[in-house]
Formats: sequence, structure tokens, C-alpha cells
Amino acid sequence: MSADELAAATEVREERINLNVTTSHKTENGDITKVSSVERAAYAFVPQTPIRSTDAHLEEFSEAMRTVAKTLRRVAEGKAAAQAEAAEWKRKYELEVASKEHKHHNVIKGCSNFGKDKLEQLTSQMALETASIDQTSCCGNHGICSHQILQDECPGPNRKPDEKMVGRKAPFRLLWGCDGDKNDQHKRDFVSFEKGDIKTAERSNKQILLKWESPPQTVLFVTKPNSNSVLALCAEMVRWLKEHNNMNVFVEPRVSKELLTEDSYFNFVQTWNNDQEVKALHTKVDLIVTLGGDGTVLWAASLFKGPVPPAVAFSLGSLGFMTPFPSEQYRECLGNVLKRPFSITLRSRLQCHVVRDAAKDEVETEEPIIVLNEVTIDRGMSSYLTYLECYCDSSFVTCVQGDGLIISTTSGSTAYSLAAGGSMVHPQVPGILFTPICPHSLSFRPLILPEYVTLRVQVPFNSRGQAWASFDGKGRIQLGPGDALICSISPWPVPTACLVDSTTDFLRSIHEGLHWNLRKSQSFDGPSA
Ligand SMILES: NC(=O)c1ccc[n+]([C@@H]2O[C@H](COP(=O)([O-])OP(=O)(O)OC[C@H]3O[C@@H](n4cnc5c(N)ncnc54)[C@H](O)[C@@H]3O)[C@@H](O)[C@H]2O)c1
Ligand SMILES: Nc1ncnc2c1ncn2[C@@H]1O[C@H](COP(=O)(O)OP(=O)(O)OP(=O)(O)O)[C@@H](O)[C@H]1O
Repeated sequence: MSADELAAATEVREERINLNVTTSHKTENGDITKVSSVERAAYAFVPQTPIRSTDAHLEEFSEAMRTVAKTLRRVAEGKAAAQAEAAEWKRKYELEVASKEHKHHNVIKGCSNFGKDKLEQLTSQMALETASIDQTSCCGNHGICSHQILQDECPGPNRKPDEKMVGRKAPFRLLWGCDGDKNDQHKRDFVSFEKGDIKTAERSNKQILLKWESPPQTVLFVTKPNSNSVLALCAEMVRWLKEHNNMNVFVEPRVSKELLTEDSYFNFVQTWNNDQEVKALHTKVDLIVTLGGDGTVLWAASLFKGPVPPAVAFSLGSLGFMTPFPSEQYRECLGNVLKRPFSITLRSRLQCHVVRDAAKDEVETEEPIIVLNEVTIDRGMSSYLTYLECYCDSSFVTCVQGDGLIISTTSGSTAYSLAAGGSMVHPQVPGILFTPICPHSLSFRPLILPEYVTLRVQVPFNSRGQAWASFDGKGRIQLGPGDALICSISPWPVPTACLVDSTTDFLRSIHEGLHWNLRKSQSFDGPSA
């Protein structure tokens, strides 16, 4: 308020005090009270100039603050866009490096005729929409055509058919069926532009089949720890694979010791001694076998930061959303997987980077943290609400005020995200779930975003507390004000073998694991309609 305004207000007030006339007034309950003109002047004064003026100034101030907040948000959006772009470039760079490494690998193996198109195929990160078509792979006999989308081996004529494969990964193809290919046309794109009209040429998610091109030779066992029954089953399966299929076997160092303590017969079993050897595992292992619950599948996936060999998960836990194979029938199940084409679910993973405010937008670790279920950002031990600003590519999504946020894959949709009210999503649906944990708001519904976006969750500077990120329920990292977590879909999914097919296995798991929508049927003898 200016000095002039203040003087004017004071004058008005003095005028009213001089007119001290008493009048009668009726109260709400009908009583008559005496109100002096001084009181009237006082009542009149309260909502008048000085306060009104203060309100106006407050409004002006809050408008200015809103403008500042908007500007800050725009700056943050710009930053998010730049980081999303940087993450995308990094991803492309990594794919390029992976492709070059693969090329180098094949040249060394004498496969210099490996075509450029095949290399490009590798860099296509197993993305179905960019997959190339092998015109020769259509079987035609069953009305099903098969598209080759990944080939993990050099196919050139230099390869001798009887070449000894020890130490080499078994080649395989991924094929996806397209029922109803009535017009006998090989389709390349999911969308066609016939005569200028946009038409969905093909449905994007078909059941994918994995077909070995030569028999797999090396199996890695990943087992739930501290369980005698699991160890006993592991020993039995290792023995069976060696004696009936002459397979090479890798186990974790802990399991190697346990097996050798049991019997020196297991001397042939291989293991690793350091992180470098773990990193090289994917070049040696044809198939992963997990013995445990969903946690064991998560653990097995976490061993592979890059490409993941196909995994066969035997159920030895309580729920088993990702473990469809019955361990009692392991001979039949493994026999089928080793010798015949089998359905797989390509489970996408999230790659996460922490960006510290102090580190001037540099990612904290070169290697991303990779999760198969979800990354959770919560309030940890803090009793304050978490306050998180979320961006999707360069767009502001929302501020989370509550216990936290779950960014989940579709595989993780039946885990923590489900408990927080997120939808259950078929694991082949290409999406990222954005599920709040106990939001302190009536209207914060969970979202499902497309899989190609980059998400950025930032602890703002005015947050009261810290936040903690955890990855598949493990490895908590503290995030302070200004720190951010950046997530996008990893180029390396986890191919898990299906007992029947993706959809049948998913529905079985929600029926049997969660008793989804189980209700007693109404009796027939009710009122008629
Ligand atoms: N409130 C919750 O529901 C809650 C809380 C914390 C963690 N979790 C989940 O636990 C996971 C870690 O699993 P763990 O086995 O190492 O820990 P754990 O041993 O504590 O098991 C957690 C439970 O989650 C189940 N689970 C794991 N992944 C699943 C999936 N994809 N679909 C359905 N159920 C799944 C497991 O079968 C197990 O019963 C985390 O990724 C998170 O999703 C859930
Ligand atoms: N190979 C492993 N090495 C270390 N830890 C493991 C390994 N496999 C599993 N775990 C951990 O052991 C815990 C229990 O594993 P898992 O979920 O498979 O068994 P479970 O709890 O009996 O099954 P369920 O969760 O279905 O009840 C998980 O937290 C998981 O991270």
C-alpha cells in the first residue's frame, strides 16, 4: 500500500469515528442490539481499503509467484527434453557399439559375408516393428507365415554344417505367427498406406516362437538360495542334462560350491569368478533355467545388463507369475524347449539413470540400472509426503504428493503396481505404467504410457524431504532435492519361455495366483427378469 493510500484510508476511518451515532440492529436470532456508529464504522472498516489493498497485493504477489513457477517449469521441461534426447542418443550409440561388436565377432569367426542388412537387423533391438522379413521362412503349409526377426548367428555359406559348436552360442530364430494371412501377402509394416488410406496391415503383437537352428549346448541355472529342495532339484536336473543331452552347465559360484560339497561328480559344472565374467555370460549361455519364484526370475534377469538368453522358469515359489513350468515335469518341459520351437514372451525392461543435481546433469553411473518389474521412488523412512515432479519426454506430467511413485513394466504390473491400484497389463502390451503410491489427492488415477517415452522424476528444490529409489525391490538409492531419475525401455528384453503361450500363461497366472474375479455363481432359482 502506498503512503497516499494509507493516508486516505486513515482519513475515512477518522471521519467515521467522529460520527458516533447509536442505532438499533436486529441480530440473527431476533434480539435487538445497540450498535454505535463507531462499531459500525469499525465493521465497515474491516473489509475496506487497507485490507482490500493488502489482498490485491497478495493476489499480485501470488500471480507473480505463479509466473515464476511457470517459468521454472518451462526451464525444467526444457531440461527434461534435453535429457530425454541425450538418453535417446546414448541408447542409439550403445546399439551402434553393440552392432559393431557383433560385426567384429562375426568377422573373427570367419563370417565376413554377414550381410549389412543382418547387422542392421541386430541393431533393430528386437523391435518387432523394424524387423526384416525372411522371404524364405514362410512355411505356407499351415496358413501361418513366419517372419524372421532376429538371428543370433552368422548364417553365411562359410559355415560348415557339421562344424563343432562347443563354446559357440546356438543360433536361433524368432518367428511370429500371423494367422489369417489370407491374401498370401508377406507384410512388412504394421501400417499400410494403400491408395493413400491408412490401414492397419498387421496386428503388432503376435505370439512369438523361438526356433533353434542348431541344438543349444549351454545352460545356466539360477536358483533360489537357502532351500534344500531347490538345491536337490538343481543337482538332479544338472545330472539329467549332462547324461541325456551332454549339455555344458553354468551355475552361480554359491551353487557350484554346494554341488561340489555334495558330490565331486559335479566337477564339470562351470561358474564365474568376477564381474567381467558375468558380463560375458550372454555370449556363452544358450538357455537360462530358473528354480524358485518370481524373485529368482528377477535375480536371473539382473545378471544380464545387455542381451538376455531365453529363460525357462520352473515354479518353486508361492505365486509364480513369471514361472509357468511345473518342476515335477522338468524332463518333458526341458525336452520340449531344447528340441522344438516354443512360444516366448518378450518381457520389456526399464533402464534407469540417476542424475545428481551436484553433478551438473551427468548421469551417476555409465551403466544403467535395469529392472524387470519396476523402479519405485518413495519416502523411505521419512514421515513427510514425497514431492516428485514428473516429466514425460519434454512434457510436464504431474507432481506426486503422497507415499511415492511406481514406474513399472507390464511384467511388473501384477507386482507392486497392482498393490498400489495399477491395472494388470498383458506382458506383451508395449507400455510403461505410472502408478502413484497412496497419493494425497482424490483424482490421481494410474496411467499407462507408451513404451517409447523417457520419464524423468525429479525431487524439486522445495521438497521437504529426500526420496529413495529402489529397483525390483532392491538396492535403495537416496535422491536429494535437485536429483532426478531417468527411465526408458531398455533395448534388451527378457525372453521367457511360455508353458502354452503368452496369453494363456498370463491368464492362468492371474486366475491361479490372484484368484482374479472369483465369485460364487448366483443360483438359478432367483426372480425372473
Ligand atoms: N506391496 C507390495 O505388493 C510390494 C511391496 C514391495 C515389493 N513388492 C514386489 O516385490 C518384488 C520383488 O520380489 P521378490 O520376490 O524379490 O521379493 P519378495 O520375496 O518380497 O516377494 C514379493 C512378492 O511379489 C511377487 N512378485 C514379484 N514379481 C512379480 C510379478 N512380476 N508379478 C506378480 N507378482 C510378483 C513375488 O511372487 C512375491 O510373492 C518387487 O519388484 C515388487 O514388485 C511388492
Ligand atoms: N540366485 C539368487 N541369488 C540371490 N538371491 C536370490 C536368488 N534367487 C532369488 N533370490 C532372492 O530370494 C528371494 C526369494 O526368491 P523367490 O521370490 O524366487 O522365492 P519365494 O519368495 O519362495 O517365492 P515367492 O516370491 O513366489 O513366494 C527374492 O528376494 C530374490 O531376490
